[in-house]
Amino acid sequence: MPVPFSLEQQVAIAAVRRACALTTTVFNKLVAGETLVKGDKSPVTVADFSAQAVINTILSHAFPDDPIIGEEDSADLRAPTKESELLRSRVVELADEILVQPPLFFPRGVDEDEVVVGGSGERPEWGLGRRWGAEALLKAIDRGNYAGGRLGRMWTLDPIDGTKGFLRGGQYAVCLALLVDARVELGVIGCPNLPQITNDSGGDNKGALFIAVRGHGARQLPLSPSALSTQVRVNMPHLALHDLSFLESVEKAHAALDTNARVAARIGVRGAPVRMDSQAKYAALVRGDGGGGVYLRLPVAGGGKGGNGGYQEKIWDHAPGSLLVEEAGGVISDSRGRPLDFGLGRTLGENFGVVAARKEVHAQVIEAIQAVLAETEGEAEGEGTAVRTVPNFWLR
Ligand SMILES: Nc1ncnc2c1ncn2[C@@H]1O[C@H](COP(=O)(O)O)[C@@H](O)[C@H]1OP(=O)(O)O
Ligand SMILES: [Mg+2]
Ligand SMILES: [Mg+2]
Ligand SMILES: [Mg+2]
Repeated sequence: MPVPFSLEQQVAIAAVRRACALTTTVFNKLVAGETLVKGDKSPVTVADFSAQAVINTILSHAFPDDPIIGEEDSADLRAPTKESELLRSRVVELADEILVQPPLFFPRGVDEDEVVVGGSGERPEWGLGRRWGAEALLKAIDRGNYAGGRLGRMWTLDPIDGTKGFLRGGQYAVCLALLVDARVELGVIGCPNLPQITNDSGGDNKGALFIAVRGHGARQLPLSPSALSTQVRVNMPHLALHDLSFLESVEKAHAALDTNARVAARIGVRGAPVRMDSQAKYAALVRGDGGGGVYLRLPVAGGGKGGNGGYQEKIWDHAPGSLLVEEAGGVISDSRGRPLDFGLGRTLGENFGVVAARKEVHAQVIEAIQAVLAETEGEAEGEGTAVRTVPNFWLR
């Protein structure tokens, strides 16, 4: 059976690989280098903008009619200040340095499932092999301004997901997905710091790329392109409840980690949680890394409906990861078991968290979440104090 979206796959892989080469360079030069003053967030800003410029340039040449929902926009690069000018020139230099590299060509073969393997098969008409300069690159960044919606074909991009992880030298991911009528059809996640082999410490093995095509499975390939980069199929392992661990955020502000612990205890999960930044969590989940069999992300308290200080999850933070989970044999939903809705615009709306796991485990986790939240609410009322975690509208 021919694999759908095969050109889109080639373009997305090439774009994510080039962006990852860029973010790795920025990390080595600016974060690990001597130039960084503690607390300085500028490297991630530079990398965010330039990675979005690279990917959007490639997408808009390969698919000029496709809108893009990207995290960043160029406003900060256009301000008439010295600081903005400096930022702009660094972004332009970095993006052009990556785009000017000639298109790579590796002979392509097909694997046993007739999936294209090996080369990235890049083409010059994707905007490669030349420099674009400031105006074109800022325009490319702003191609990411699309509002999203229920109908049509569109891409969604997080040029660096897990900015905190990037700065710590931990996990981060370059994430790209293609949506058609609000359904994720293709997802590509580049993880420059994730070992290709589970539980390996890294070294030469660092840098994994994940790709999922609806109806055609999930695959992993090395992040660095080479003629030998064959894709391997990824299937979520079956793990017994007591053998698994929850995968969760490092940042306390991003997810209610205390609630996670109560949910884990309730269903008999004994393993300590595995904490990791970014959608690398989805990659770890589908491989069963570290016993991780459940990705749980519950909004923290506060901020009214939906909690999380009013924070709404963004579609680029879950679109490719969600397809990866589904194609690797898992289930993903919000904490009430409802499907994530990618057709609401740039956010997932009031989606009440994210739960991903194998089917049997998933159902148990959803049940446990509801029970823990009901319990928490009861305690809060009993104490006569403010509700500590998420209030009862979750249970409706
Ligand atoms: N208050 C928040 N609650 C939940 N997620 C957030 C919040 N603020 C930022 N994020 C986004 O959450 C994701 C990281 O989650 P995690 O901590 O699980 O890795 C990132 O996409 C991050 O944005 P960004 O892409 O800018 O880093
Ligand atoms: Mg993100
Ligand atoms: Mg980001
Ligand atoms: Mg951000």
